[in-house]
Amino acid sequence: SFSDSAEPKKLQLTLAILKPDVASRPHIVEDIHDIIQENGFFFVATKHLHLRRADAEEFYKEHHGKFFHNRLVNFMSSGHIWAHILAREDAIAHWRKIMGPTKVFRTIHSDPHTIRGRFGLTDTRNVCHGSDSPKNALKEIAFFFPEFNAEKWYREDEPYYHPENVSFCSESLAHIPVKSSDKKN
Ligand SMILES: Nc1ccn([C@@H]2O[C@H](COP(=O)(O)OP(=O)(O)OP(=O)(O)O)[C@@H](O)[C@H]2O)c(=O)n1
Ligand SMILES: Nc1ncnc2c1ncn2[C@@H]1O[C@H](COP(=O)(O)OP(=O)(O)O)[C@@H](O)[C@H]1O
Ligand SMILES: [Mg+2]
Repeated sequence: SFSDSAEPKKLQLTLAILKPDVASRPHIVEDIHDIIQENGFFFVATKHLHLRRADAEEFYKEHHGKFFHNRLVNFMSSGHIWAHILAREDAIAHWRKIMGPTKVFRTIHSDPHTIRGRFGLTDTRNVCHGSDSPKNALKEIAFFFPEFNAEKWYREDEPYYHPENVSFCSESLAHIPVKSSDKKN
């Protein structure tokens, strides 16, 4: 049964962002959302938002002092973005793998079929973000989705996320699991 909470946890959560360079191009956003689904990710939650400059500073504070920091936070607060909580086995590594390496001017040669290789503009305007560790994933999810309770999600929702047991809501861009209590016998 899907509701057997004694099952080992299979899904990992990660925070994905579609940055302002692609968020302003709806057909590319659609392509990337399709790539995400084709790669077996579930959309757990989605937001379309515009970061204030101070929020972008906070989000990228680990890069404070680097030569690209100023252009990075200017860019990240220059327009709307998409933030997604994604779930999958090995979600963190797999999302970073299909994004491709950070530096677009190299990636267009080394990994041209990755998301950054296909759609990236420059090393800063490189399409997307992905958490780089489980600890940062939880931190970044909390940054964009303070109302999301990961512990509760693992307890109450994760066991229901099976391909045959979710429906995709294109309005909210989220996979909705069907719980047995919702099912009519
Ligand atoms: N001190 C610097 C400045 C720049 N670069 C590199 O130089 C390249 C081009 O930088 P730049 O021309 O500033 O990029 P832009 O075309 O302005 O695009 P963006 O601001 O989106 O990065 C990038 O690979 C960047 O990583 C670098 O290695 N060291
Ligand atoms: N050398 C660089 N030149 C310009 N922008 C950069 C450079 N390195 C990183 N950035 C920007 O800063 C973001 C954060 O950098 P980093 O965390 O190192 O990469 P990633 O996004 O792949 O985890 C990158 O996605 C990119 O937008
Ligand atoms: Mg990073």
